[in-house]
Amino acid sequence: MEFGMVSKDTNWWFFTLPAFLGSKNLLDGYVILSLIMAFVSLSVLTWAFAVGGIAWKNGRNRRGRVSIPGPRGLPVFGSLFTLSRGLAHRSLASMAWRGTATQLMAFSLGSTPVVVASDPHTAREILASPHFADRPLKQSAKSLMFSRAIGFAPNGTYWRLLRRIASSHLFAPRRIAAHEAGRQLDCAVMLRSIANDQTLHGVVTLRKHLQAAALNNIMGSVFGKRYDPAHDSRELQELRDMVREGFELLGAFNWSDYLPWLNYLYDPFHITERCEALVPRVRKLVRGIIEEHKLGGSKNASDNADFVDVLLSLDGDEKLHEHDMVSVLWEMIFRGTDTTALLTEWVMAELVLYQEVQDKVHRELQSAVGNNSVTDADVAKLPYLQAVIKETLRVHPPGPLLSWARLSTSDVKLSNGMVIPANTTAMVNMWAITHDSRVWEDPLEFRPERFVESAGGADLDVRGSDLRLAPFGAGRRVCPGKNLGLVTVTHWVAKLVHHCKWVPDKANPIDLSEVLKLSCEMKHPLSAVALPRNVLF
Ligand code: HEM
Repeated sequence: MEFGMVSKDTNWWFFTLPAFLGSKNLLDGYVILSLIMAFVSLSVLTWAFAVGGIAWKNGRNRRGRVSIPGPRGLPVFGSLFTLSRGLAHRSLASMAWRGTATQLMAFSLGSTPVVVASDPHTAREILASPHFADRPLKQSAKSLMFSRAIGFAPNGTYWRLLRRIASSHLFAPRRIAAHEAGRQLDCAVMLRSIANDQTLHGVVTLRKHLQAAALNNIMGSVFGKRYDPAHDSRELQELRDMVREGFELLGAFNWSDYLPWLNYLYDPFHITERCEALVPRVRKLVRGIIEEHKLGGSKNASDNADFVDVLLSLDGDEKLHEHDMVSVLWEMIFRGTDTTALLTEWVMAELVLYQEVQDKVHRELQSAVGNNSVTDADVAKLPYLQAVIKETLRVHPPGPLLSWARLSTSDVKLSNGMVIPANTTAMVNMWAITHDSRVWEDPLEFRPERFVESAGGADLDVRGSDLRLAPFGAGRRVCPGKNLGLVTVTHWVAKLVHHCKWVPDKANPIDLSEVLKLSCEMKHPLSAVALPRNVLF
């Protein structure tokens, strides 16, 4: 078949001759057609010889002792159609398993060469390598100012400074502990609005309550500002709209990230325009809050200070320009709201589905705190609840793939003999690893018991040291918010189960279908009946 293509290809120049000869007798249309055919023929020829697709031409996948296998995809587009729709983590997992390319698979997204690791060993080598400490920058991330925030800033002095500031002032364990009162407050407000919903409608759609609590929680610790829907409805609505728009823009699959020429012809989601419209709104809101802090004059870096105060109190080399502060603060709101809310929704969906697991969590809570209010200190002593959170992270990792790609800054040789060339986008398919029967026994079963002491899984740390389950990534660019995220989600689940028995809503049975946006969420929001238990707030 390849021979057929080659012989067809050798004729392409014939059609372009009139253009080069400058014939006046032939129609312009014919010239254009000839050029198109020449382009198509060249692309087909290049593609036909490139394992991994067009972006892997010239033997890029064969630089090591062992070559990197992978699908060709389509000429010009590579595997863009496979990844642009549906559940990319599942499609890539099937491709890797089918093509025995679990260790590493090469493919093309238009002109971008990509590798994906679907086994823990290769994943560790990539994530831990200093040559993978950069991230590819999407057009929307750049337009939305994220190139000056932690997640997309290139590896270097500025990025290290931001990580240092964030880990000592926002994510340090003593700071997380100091903000417990705020978490308790947000949770109490959430429980009350859930109780109201239940009384009014007989069922609760949990997502909106979780999103509101997550937004207030992050606004509290980052901006020192909590919103009361009754009084601050306009600013709160504006903030919600901005976060939603930002999620859509950053999560949208933008074809011109991979086919740059398309930018001039086709922008179906109007990404550029929408980013341009959003940025001034973000600047206005965040700058307004920074000004309020400056006027308030309370610039200190104590543990219970908010992050704006901390940033304003920095001096010398650590001092950030105001536009960088806006980017950093905007990113925190952005990252902190989505992930915690959607992970809690997945946990609660599994608990409604598996009533026996929910009962076990409740019994554990009762024996630890009785009818008293649950604190962070209590939560840390609940091994079965921790196991439920780990099992949910395994079955539904919130960032299964795309939100945390890395970029190689030089050729990287792996221990299996493969070489990943410089400027390759690298992904780790955490979903494939956590659903691989060679890594996990009965991977499709939701079984928290695998993480309890008697099963030997209690010590598995999900924060990046064991790549069999690393939903927060690993290495230098591991999620800095992992402790805050885990404390918040565990606290919420404990309170939700302690206060209510959650049973299925018969009109809307639980559906665990996924939708992959910026994170992987439940396609159909969880709806359940929350039967109150008698406990203290
Ligand atoms: C359930 C909660 C969360 C999950 C599952 C999660 C997951 C992730 C993942 C997978 C990465 C990429 C890591 C890598 O490349 O190795 C990441 C990065 C990041 N996350 Fe989280 N995250 C969560 C909560 C948070 C929270 C609460 C914040 C902040 C308020 C946050 C801030 C960040 C930032 C700033 C980065 C970029 C780090 C860098 O590039 O240096 N995350 N997160």
